[in-house]
Amino acid sequence: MFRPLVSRAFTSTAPIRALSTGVPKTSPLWKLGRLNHVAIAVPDIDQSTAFYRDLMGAKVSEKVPLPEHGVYTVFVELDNTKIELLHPYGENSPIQGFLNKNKSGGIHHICIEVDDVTKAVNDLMAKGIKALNPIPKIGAHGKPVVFLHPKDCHGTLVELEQI
Ligand SMILES: CC[C@H](C(=O)O)C(=O)SCCNC(=O)CCNC(=O)[C@H](O)C(C)(C)COP(=O)(O)OP(=O)(O)OC[C@H]1O[C@@H](n2cnc3c(N)ncnc32)[C@H](O)[C@@H]1OP(=O)(O)O
Ligand SMILES: [Co+2]
Repeated sequence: MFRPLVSRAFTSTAPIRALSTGVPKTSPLWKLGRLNHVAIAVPDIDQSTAFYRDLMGAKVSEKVPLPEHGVYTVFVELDNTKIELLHPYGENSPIQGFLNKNKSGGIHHICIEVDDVTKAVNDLMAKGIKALNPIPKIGAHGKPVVFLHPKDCHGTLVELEQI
């Protein structure tokens, strides 16, 4: 006897699993804030700065060398966040490897503000997330920052900056 080919979904009696309510399971000890910046590694930071300033009409910062981080940075001001243009500074830049793999550049990391970066990184390390610098360093804005390994953040290098 020919049985209509009906997808099991219509015949299954299993209860439709309720979508997770999305209630955060983060620790009440610290809190995520705004997106502070999206960082783009660029092969030519002067050209990229000119693009955002001259073609896009954005306000841009001076090019600032951060030897302790092995980068030059330029911040592009947007209404609700910033773009951080990054170019290697010196021999051991942590972003040289990224540019070797991505010759035209690309999105390198995101930076999220937190109210307490030490509590955040200790809590996340206790949950098995690898911090690239467990001890916060002072970042481009003169605030403590930590970086979380992209392999533990579902493919994105995440920077946390204490506001
Ligand atoms: C702090 C000043 C300023 C600020 O905003 O205040 C800055 O943001 S400075 C930014 C520059 N500093 C950093 O990025 C510090 C943290 N970064 C690192 O330590 C490295 O970049 C690291 C460890 C994330 C990657 O180093 P490296 O490229 O040498 O590692 P691998 O090539 O072995 O990569 C391992 C694995 O990770 C993937 N990967 C690498 N970089 C990224 C990335 N930016 N986003 C996503 N995934 C990344 C890479 O593809 C490898 O994956 P696999 O599948 O194993 O191939
Ligand atoms: Co950054």
